[in-house]
Amino acid sequence: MTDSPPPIDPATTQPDTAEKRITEILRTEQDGPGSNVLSFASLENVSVRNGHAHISLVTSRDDAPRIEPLRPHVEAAIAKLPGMTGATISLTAHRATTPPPANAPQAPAGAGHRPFNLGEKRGSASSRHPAETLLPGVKAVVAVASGKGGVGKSTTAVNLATGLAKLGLKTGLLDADIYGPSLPRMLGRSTRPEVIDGRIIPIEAWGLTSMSIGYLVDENQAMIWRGPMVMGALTQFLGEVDWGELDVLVIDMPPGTGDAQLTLAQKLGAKLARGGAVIVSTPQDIALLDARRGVAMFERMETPILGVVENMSYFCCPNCNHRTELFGHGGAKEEAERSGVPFLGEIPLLADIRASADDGTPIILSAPNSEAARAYTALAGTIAKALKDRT
Ligand SMILES: Nc1ncnc2c1ncn2[C@@H]1O[C@H](COP(=O)(O)OP(=O)(O)OP(=O)(O)O)[C@@H](O)[C@H]1O
Repeated sequence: MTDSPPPIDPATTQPDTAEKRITEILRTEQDGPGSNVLSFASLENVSVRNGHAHISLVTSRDDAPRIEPLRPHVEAAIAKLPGMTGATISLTAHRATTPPPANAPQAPAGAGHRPFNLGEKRGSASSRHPAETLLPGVKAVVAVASGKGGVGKSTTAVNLATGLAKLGLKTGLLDADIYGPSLPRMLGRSTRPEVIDGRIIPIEAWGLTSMSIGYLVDENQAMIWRGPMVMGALTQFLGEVDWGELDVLVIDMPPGTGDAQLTLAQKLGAKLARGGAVIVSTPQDIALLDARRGVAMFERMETPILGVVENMSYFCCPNCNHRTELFGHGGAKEEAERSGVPFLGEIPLLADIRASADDGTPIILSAPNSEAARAYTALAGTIAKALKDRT
């Protein structure tokens, strides 16, 4: 056996510190060369609760027996980490890595169908899917982004995508907001995607094909994922989902302007060049400042900016029609002008927009004659025109 990894400081029960050390142990050779757990399995999840680590590994049926003898050593090594009391490793075995013998009985009809699990293939998702092979049937990508969370990016992405589909464009919607997946709720779907012949089948909803991490893991699980796991999941969504032929894939980007956003923009460079970025902001100064960062990031990546949308722009009282500008008004338009990018319009703050999202039907469909639906329809029309001009 090799030595345990170096001790960690007393703040060991912090999930990310402990998780890092646990991952190091999984990578450590246990019984001679080639005996580290992660050479036989991919890591699906690590969580630490009250000092006990729960580790989920995904492996093949062939490799599972190789992990079994290593499991007690690894669990014991993890339990020795300061602040830890024990560890449980659960293994999920999915598919044989070797082809069945020629005389093996035929698989029953439908055996190619099975539920999808993240990280089930060997090797990193990025190495399996170089950027130029991603989204082969997709003509253009529209990234809906915001400098900060909570400004209504997902609501805008869902209604924009539905609006584009209503206009007759074959449209997909990808929820890349790994830490806060809201698509299943907003589309009213919770089905687990299936894999058919190695391709992940997206979930149909409201005339769209859609994919979200929320269809696969519960929200709290994704919250503790580290950067590489997030990028691995996103790359699987771009490289292994059977999006088919799409005029446009709308991507609900993670909020902010960090590594995940940059990497996505890099990977999707060519498809984004035929679409572009829509930046969502509220009229508040702080949101506008972040929106400016968003514009700057996409400009650095040479992604075309389709424009800026002002969400929660004004509140229109449903009883007396009085218009109140709760967060100020017009800031996003000024910001767009200052940055030299188009202003795409204002979406009012309306309780019905939230209620519709919570009910799982985009308001553009549930109340097509509402002020909100008109605003989203106008937005979809502007984007459809921009896409037509680009392709
Ligand atoms: N124009 C609007 N009027 C009323 N409620 C809205 C409006 N836009 C969004 N909301 C509500 O605000 C909340 C946040 O919206 P949403 O999830 O779309 O934001 P987000 O920017 O994607 O957030 P996050 O980055 O945290 O995922 C939701 O409850 C949504 O229903």
